[in-house]
Amino acid sequence: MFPMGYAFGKTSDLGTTIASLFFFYTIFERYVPRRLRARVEKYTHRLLGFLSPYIQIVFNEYTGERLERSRLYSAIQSYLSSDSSKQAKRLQADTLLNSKSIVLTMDDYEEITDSYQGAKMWWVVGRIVRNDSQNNFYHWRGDGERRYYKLTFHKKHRELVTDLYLNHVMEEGKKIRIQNRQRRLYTNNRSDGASRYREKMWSHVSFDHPASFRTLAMDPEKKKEIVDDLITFRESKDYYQEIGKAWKRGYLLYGPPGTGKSTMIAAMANLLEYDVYDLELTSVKDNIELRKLLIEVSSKSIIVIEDIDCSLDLTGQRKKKDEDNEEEGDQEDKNLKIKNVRKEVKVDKESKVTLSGLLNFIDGLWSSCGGERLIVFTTNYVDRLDPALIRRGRMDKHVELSYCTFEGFKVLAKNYLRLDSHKLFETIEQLLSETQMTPADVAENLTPKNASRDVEACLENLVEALETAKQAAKSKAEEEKRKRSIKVENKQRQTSSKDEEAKEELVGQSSTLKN
Ligand SMILES: Nc1ncnc2c1ncn2[C@@H]1O[C@H](COP(=O)(O)OP(=O)(O)OP(=O)(O)O)[C@@H](O)[C@H]1O
Ligand SMILES: [Mg+2]
Repeated sequence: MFPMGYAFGKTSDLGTTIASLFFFYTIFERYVPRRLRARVEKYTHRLLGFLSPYIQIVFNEYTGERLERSRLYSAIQSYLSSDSSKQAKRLQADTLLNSKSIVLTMDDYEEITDSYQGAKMWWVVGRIVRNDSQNNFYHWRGDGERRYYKLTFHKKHRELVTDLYLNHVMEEGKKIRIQNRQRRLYTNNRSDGASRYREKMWSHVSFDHPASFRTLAMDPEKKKEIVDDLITFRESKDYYQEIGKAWKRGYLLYGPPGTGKSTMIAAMANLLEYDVYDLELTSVKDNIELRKLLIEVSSKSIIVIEDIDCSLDLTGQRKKKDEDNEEEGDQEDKNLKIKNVRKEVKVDKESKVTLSGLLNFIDGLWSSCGGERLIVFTTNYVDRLDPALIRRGRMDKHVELSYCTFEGFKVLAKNYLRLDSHKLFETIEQLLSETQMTPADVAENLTPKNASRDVEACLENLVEALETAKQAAKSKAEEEKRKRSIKVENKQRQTSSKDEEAKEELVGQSSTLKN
């Protein structure tokens, strides 16, 4: 056989020796059983270890007494994934736990190189085969194998590796993992009072809301300011550390229903690549439970409390306002009040979360466990909130989302109809300046109602809806004016009749005195 002959020393030519080694290696890899292969490898490495100036570190996939998957191993896997796909010849394709995309990792015994501050590192992934059928863990995994990464580097780089390189791998790996992970939308479970063992505080689903700041209809300058603020926050780990403040930021989004508050939260989560924790305060039993929920929130997340004015009993302040509104008889307010009252009943009966409990939740000591969090409140009525709750430092940024402007309309026209300009735009601009319509209503009117997606028909729809809204607002204003003048007239009549009565009484008293 050709290579065997060369290998047994018939010639000392270097090329043929390499060919022979390659041949043996192929035989070794293909025909030697895995277990034996691993053993040979082990002893060869041990022998070489005595002679070599290189240091090796092994990172096992499962660690600790409970054999949990090592975070460091996962971080290395993510860190090496991009180099693996470029350098390794044998790769494994997989979707890692909670990952939204395919991750390529190097196959067993593949080697790739990395360089850090001029130092060269070698990474190999290996596998230990166990025939431990008694061991429940391996039995459960069903493969009886444990993987590990082995890092090799020259001993002169020992300090560089232990002090800097490993941290760098961990940080970068985490970043890549976060970029690739499937983000989640959490909601808190209703407490049934009993604290069951391993009761889950939060349930989750995958978060893939398509909202983005690009498609959000609002004033472009305001939009840019918010995007800049969010990005600055995300990049400011060191800054928060320096000034000694917990790495979190509060946002208060307020405005009428349908102006994009919830949509903006989804856009924020997509921009920052954070998870969303939608906290339903009415399902939280008391302040202690609120604290427990907070502890379970991971970093890189947005904690949302929607309709904060309805979720918490802010005592007399709101009740007084409700009474005021009753007098005004505003239909929109009445609708909102129904929403509030429904929640209030629940809160009064079930939840004992107090304002001070919520304030502690936002910026008490507990809130500093785990950084990089946004807390977002939404409300339709900003003036109903206790000033303590929304003061700067707690709610750092107050954002008003309001009725649709022409700038907002242009964003919606682009999103819904792929339209930058049209002859009806001028009319729409005029009408939007004369009446109030929420972006939700504008969007609904721009949505094509049939398969032909007739742009002209959609814009005409909107013009008609705006004109109807303008007319309705005019009639409402006239009706209110009429009601007010009737009220004034009634008051004047009551006063004048009281004056008459008083006059008559005076006349009566003076005539009695004369007599
Ligand atoms: N500013 C906006 N830009 C783009 N779309 C919007 C905007 N505002 C509302 N919409 C559209 O209207 C729908 C309702 O908006 P959203 O739920 O964000 O309103 P909201 O302000 O949270 O209302 P509520 O106070 O009732 O909770 C969204 O699905 C979105 O399609
Ligand atoms: Mg909403």
